Amino acid sequence: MAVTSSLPQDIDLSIGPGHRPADEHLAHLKLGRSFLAGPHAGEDIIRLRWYVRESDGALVGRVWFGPGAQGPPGHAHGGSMAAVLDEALGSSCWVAGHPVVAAELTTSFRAMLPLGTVATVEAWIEKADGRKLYPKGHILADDGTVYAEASGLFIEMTSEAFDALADRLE
Ligand SMILES: CCCCCCCC/C=C\CCCCCCCC(=O)SCCNC(=O)CCNC(=O)[C@H](O)C(C)(C)COP(=O)(O)OP(=O)(O)OC[C@H]1O[C@@H](n2cnc3c(N)ncnc32)[C@H](O)[C@@H]1OP(=O)(O)O
Repeated sequence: MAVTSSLPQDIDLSIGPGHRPADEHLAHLKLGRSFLAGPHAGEDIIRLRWYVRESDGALVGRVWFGPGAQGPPGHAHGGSMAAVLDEALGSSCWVAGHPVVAAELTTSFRAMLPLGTVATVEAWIEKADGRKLYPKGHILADDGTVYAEASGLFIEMTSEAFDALADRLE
């Protein structure tokens, strides 16, 4: 998947050692399209790249909020941060082997995120109860400032149900 080739040279979404790209675990990237992380993602809105942290299997992202993500002047729209957290929480389940969709998402906005920032997203499964997965996550500045945090309920689907969705696209 040529996710990286669509990124401008001047936005560095790389991450330190101890992480591997998450693309092979994420169905929406395998399909070649995604609202946020795919090669067709908006040029100046949001760029992101997902990784798996090898020490604990958590989902980690490096994300850039561009001018098209503006909410308050010069800062990220809450919906853009909620969208990133939606995908992060869902993807934390996918990389752990649970194909899910979102049922509920609660987001708290803690600090304004200046446009042009490359931030870190982390998400993990807090609790699991049958088909119900309860992931949590946050968007952090490099100095540890929490811009936003989220918790959610995600429901595990059968892989047949996802295959049926994908088949309808063909
Ligand atoms: C090989 C190809 C594969 C292709 C795959 C491509 C897709 C890749 C996707 C993702 C990649 C990762 C990135 C994540 C992206 C972010 C995730 C999103 O934004 S997903 C879009 C937004 N979400 C929706 O559009 C869901 C719409 N809702 C539904 O479809 C259904 O309501 C669904 C599936 C959530 C549940 O329907 P039911 O019929 O399967 O199951 P029921 O029986 O209703 O619920 C199961 C349990 O969950 C509770 N529940 C369900 N929804 C609830 C809710 N909203 N609030 C509270 N509880 C809820 C129920 O009360 C029930 O609980 P009890 O078992 O009785 O204890």
